[in-house]
Amino acid sequence: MDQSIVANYEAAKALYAQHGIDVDAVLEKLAEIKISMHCWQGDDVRGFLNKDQALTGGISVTGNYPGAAGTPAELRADLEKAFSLIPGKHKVNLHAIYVDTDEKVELDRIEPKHFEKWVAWAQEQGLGLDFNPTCFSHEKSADGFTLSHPDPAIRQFWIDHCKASRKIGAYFGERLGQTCVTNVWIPDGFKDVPVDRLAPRQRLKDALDEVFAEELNPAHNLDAIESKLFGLGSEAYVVGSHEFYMGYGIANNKLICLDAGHFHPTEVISNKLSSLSLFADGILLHVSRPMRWDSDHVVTLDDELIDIGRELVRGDLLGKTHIGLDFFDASINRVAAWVIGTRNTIKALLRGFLDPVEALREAELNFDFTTRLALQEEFKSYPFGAVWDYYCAKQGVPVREAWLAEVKAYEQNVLLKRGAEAAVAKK
Ligand SMILES: C[C@H](O)[C@H](O)[C@@H](O)C(=O)CO
Ligand SMILES: [Mn+2]
Repeated sequence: MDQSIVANYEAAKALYAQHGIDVDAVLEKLAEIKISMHCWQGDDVRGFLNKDQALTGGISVTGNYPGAAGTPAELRADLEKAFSLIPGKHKVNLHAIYVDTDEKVELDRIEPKHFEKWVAWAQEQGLGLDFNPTCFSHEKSADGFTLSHPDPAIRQFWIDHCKASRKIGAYFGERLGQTCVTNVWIPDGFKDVPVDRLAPRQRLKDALDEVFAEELNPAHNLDAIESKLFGLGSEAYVVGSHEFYMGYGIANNKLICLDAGHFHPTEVISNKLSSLSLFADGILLHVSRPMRWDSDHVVTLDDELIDIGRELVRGDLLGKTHIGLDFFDASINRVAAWVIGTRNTIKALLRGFLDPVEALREAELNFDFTTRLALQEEFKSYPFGAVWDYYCAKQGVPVREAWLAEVKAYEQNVLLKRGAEAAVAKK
């Protein structure tokens, strides 16, 4: 390891030690935390089931940066590249549309065998897998309704899809020896003010009861449910609102998923974690960055991300919180998007661990808000970067922006050739 990295680390360690922070122990804890990196950043949420199907469900990807993955093998190669630049061992979050099979299979009939190649790859890479039913980008979701659709036949199709998805999740968990989180998000909602707000929610509740009726081994699969305030085309009303899923999740022991972009613009999920932790069995995060709306920008190390890290560490919530990412930006290199967002999420956790929490708590309990503010502000210029650099070097990944050159080389050697190869094949 570069001696200047070690020297800077030792100096930083001594400073933090003055506040009782054991930085070596912090780095050991940090290495245990898994981030679930979402596969859908790699191909603009297209998947491989119906590749020509437009993205629907009130979410949108903008940009036309070249090099999107077009096959499962390409997507896995891109994920591998990204993981080689991110410290730690993590998970991949798959959506049902990312089946890897030559069989023409419908969503309500998917089985573990359609994901076998993903499992073999995850095993080889030492990664865990998470899963999501895909209740959008499909002709049966064209009305904007799935599990709460008024037509029982359409509803049943989506119920069967979600049931099949849970079984795949349980299979992932069993095969990989790491619990899979299967997260249900549905787009159902109305563009304009509805007459009946209750009936769709009653239908959704009944449908979820059917989806979750079968008990699965919680060591293999945990169910999560994700609310949303509004989507494109569901501005007036979303069936699966926050209150709906808070109620459902607490009553039925499901993980409640908080997506950073699914609330009112001034509402932050960092302020929800402590409350939720007192009542919910577990929490799933979709770390995202809303810009004026649920725009799913790549997460930066902004105040909210740092606060999320702090809350997880200070509240000792890492044991019951599963950290997933959810952003999709097609205007920049997609591998870089993963690397930036995932490294930032880990940095935020590290920042949380490096706060002088005991001293801050004591100041607060003594109503000494002067000390609280002074310490918080001074710690902003503590040498967190030296600790981060050492962590990256120790984990065998590039230090600072050195990863960017690797992504640029991968872009030249792999990503930019994809379009050209396809064009040659067409001729
Ligand atoms: C593709 C994801 O499932 C999707 O982004 C969902 O989690 C969501 O956040 C929709 O806004
Ligand atoms: Mn989400």
